[in-house]
Amino acid sequence: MRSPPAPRLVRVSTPEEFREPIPGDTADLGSRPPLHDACAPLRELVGVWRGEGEVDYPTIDGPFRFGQQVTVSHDGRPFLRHQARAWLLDAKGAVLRPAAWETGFWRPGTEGRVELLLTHATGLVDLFHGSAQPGRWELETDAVLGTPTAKQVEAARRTYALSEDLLDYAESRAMVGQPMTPHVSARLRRVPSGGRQDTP
Ligand code: HEM
Repeated sequence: MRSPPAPRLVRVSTPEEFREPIPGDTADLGSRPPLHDACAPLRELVGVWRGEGEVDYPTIDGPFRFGQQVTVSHDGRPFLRHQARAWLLDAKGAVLRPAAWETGFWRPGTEGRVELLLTHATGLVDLFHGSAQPGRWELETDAVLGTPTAKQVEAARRTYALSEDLLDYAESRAMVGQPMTPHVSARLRRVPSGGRQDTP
């Protein structure tokens, strides 16, 4: 049997060569490329959002305050990229430590449906589907998968509601033996001029 051809190695040494040879994504609707028409039901989510929320659950010693930044960007194709990092705050608002980190994609569906795939640093993957109405997105999980070391999570519901430049969201989860119960809620504010992300 013939062996596959050896991969051609690309030499990368200067900062210019480290750049990916394709345009990066942008969280700024004013910059190019234009948003794909299929993303119209998700258009208002594109941007950088920063704010504060509260986390609690029957099994934890909460409630706790947290801060969060969410970036929703696109590269002109019919999906959005979603990245969110959170940090715990003390009662006075000082940063205590990093908290939840999730990354994924929003995908427009048909007839006002949307899909959201999220990977969590804690070994969990959510497959959400739901509805998109102007300024409101309601999602629930079709499936939650976990690695062998992840905590047990059965299902989740997440709602985003936009009012002017404020994005409120709330999430409930059925996990660690509890029924569907609120876990986090937050109010995020649009950060002006989101701009281009990782790559040029
Ligand atoms: C802004 C988002 C979130 C914040 C700030 C947050 C914060 C917390 C905190 C502070 C705890 C208590 C334990 C600890 O200190 O780590 C906790 C527990 C937990 N969270 Fe979250 N969380 C967030 C989102 C999520 C998401 C998206 C999931 C699932 C994908 C999740 C699943 C869990 C689980 C399974 C526990 C453990 C409960 C237990 O064992 O009693 N959390 N979370």
